Amino acid sequence: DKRMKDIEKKIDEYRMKVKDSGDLKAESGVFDAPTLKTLYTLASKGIIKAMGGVVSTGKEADVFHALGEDERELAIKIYRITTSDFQKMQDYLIGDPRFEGIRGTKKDIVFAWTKKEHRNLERAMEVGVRVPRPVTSERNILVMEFIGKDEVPAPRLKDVRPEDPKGIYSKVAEYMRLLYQKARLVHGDLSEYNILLYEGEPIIIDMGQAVMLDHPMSSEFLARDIRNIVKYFKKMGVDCSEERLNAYIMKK
Ligand SMILES: N#C/C(=C\c1ccncc1)C(=O)NCc1ccccc1
Repeated sequence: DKRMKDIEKKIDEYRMKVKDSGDLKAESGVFDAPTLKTLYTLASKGIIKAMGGVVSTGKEADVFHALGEDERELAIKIYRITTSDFQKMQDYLIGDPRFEGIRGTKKDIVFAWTKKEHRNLERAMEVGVRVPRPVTSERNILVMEFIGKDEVPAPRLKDVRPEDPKGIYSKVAEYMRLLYQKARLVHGDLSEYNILLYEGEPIIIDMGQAVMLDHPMSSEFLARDIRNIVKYFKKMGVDCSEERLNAYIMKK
């Protein structure tokens, strides 16, 4: 619809405004020297006992399985320092009062971004939103609880058909409301791609781009999150609408 098109356009403009000119090279692998050094630091602190295989890969980061203290399963998210779309990151950080004044090299931006995802996960947890529990973050590496079993990650909503879509929808709607009302955060990239389904429960992941309500684009990001969620759950046969979800999230 018209309104959404305007919002999408505005977000793209906002992104294009500072986007790198060159296309991102799909360089493979994140294990450059600084990253290996950081992994070594985490291992020597006993946080990571053994690294496992790749859980998922993206433009900005790769997620690996690992074993931590007491053989606990961990997810290790490693942000690429070279190919990360740091202009987009910088763009999101600029609007965030928590990271005012962050400038400088790609490294600084990626490190601030990693710290931001860690903080956002903590804030989400504090207000009762189910996310992977963050363990620590060091430079471009975020260590968190692994959602899955025996190295097999929980599936993303886009890959499975929930048995109880209505129940999952109401849980996701409640989490969006808690993020907005209590954590003063908008996820900013919420969709069936960033919700895991584990033991019948939805788990929100990828909070790196989440913005505070006073970010200049927070209402556009919220509208897009709402659009994505309603679109998916309508397909699952849930009776929902953007207006009702918006009212539920914003209602005091
Ligand atoms: N966090 C996280 C993720 C999975 C996960 C699984 C099990 N336990 C915790 C997290 C994940 O795939 N995120 C998607 C993604 C985004 C950007 C780059 C790579 C991957």
